[in-house]
Formats: sequence, C-alpha cells, structure tokens
Amino acid sequence: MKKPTLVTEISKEFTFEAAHRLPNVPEGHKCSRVHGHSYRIEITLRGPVHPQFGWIVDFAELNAAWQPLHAQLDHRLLNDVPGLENPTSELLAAWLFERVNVPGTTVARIRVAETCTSSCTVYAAEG
Ligand SMILES: Nc1nc2c(c(=O)[nH]1)N=C([C@H](O)[C@H](O)COP(=O)(O)OP(=O)(O)OP(=O)(O)O)CN2
Ligand SMILES: [Zn+2]
Repeated sequence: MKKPTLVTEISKEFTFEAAHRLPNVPEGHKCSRVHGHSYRIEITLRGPVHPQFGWIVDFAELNAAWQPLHAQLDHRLLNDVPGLENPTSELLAAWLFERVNVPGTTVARIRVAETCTSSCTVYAAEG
C-alpha cells in the first residue's frame, strides 16, 4: 500500500497581558471602553521534518521568534502599537501573521484568544 505524504505542523502557545479599546464599534458598545485581556496566542508552523533531528525546527526557535513580538505587545495599550490602531482579535492575528518569521518554515495559522470563550484563527488562503 502506498504511504501517504505527510504534512507536519508544530504549535506553541504564548501569552501576554494588554489593554485595548475598539474605536470603531457602535456607540455604547462595551468594547469602546479601555479594558484588558490575558491574551493567549497559538502559533502553528509547517515545514519539512529534518532527516537527522526529526523536527521541523526546535520549539526554542519559535520561542525566540516570539520574544520581540511579546516585547511590543505585553503590558501595552494595543491601540498605541503601530498597525494595531483597531486591535480586534482578527486584526491582531493578521498583524502577528505578517511578523512571525522562523527560517525554514511557513506560518500555517495563528490563533488569538482574548477570553476563555472567544478566539480568532487566521491562515493563508490556498493558491
Ligand atoms: N469578532 C470580534 N468580536 C469582538 C471582538 C473581536 O476582537 N472580534 N472583541 C471584543 C472585545 O474585545 C471583548 O472584550 C471580547 O469579546 P467577548 O467575547 O464579547 O467578551 P466577554 O468576556 O464580555 O464575553 P461574554 O461571553 O459575553 O461574557 C468584542 N467582540
Ligand atoms: Zn476586548
């Protein structure tokens, strides 16, 4: 029987604390006020599995790629961060998608969770 071609992904979760407000919501919306979240971010990378190491990249490389992003976001008012003037989960996920860079991999998807029950996932459309 023919062996299937495998697609392999690795994921790592990160957290940061930040405040935000949503400037474009309808008048009276609760999210127009400044409030904070303990953000949870899951970054998923795709790439070939190294024949000797048996991994796509060391999780430590993904951790290293996250650190400068964490520094830009943690304990900030996200609205002050260039490119995040309207910091919805959707736009934050897209902002992160453009900035995560781990050589030898591609970003498969990024999930941003603002609360225990609300999250957003972005990934590249096929083609
Ligand atoms: N599609 C989106 N909707 C909302 C976003 C968003 O980024 N994308 N953001 C918010 C607010 O930031 C809000 O703080 C989080 O949303 P919500 O799930 O409504 O938070 P609650 O904890 O208040 O949820 P309950 O389950 O109603 O308690 C709003 N919407
Ligand atoms: Zn919010």
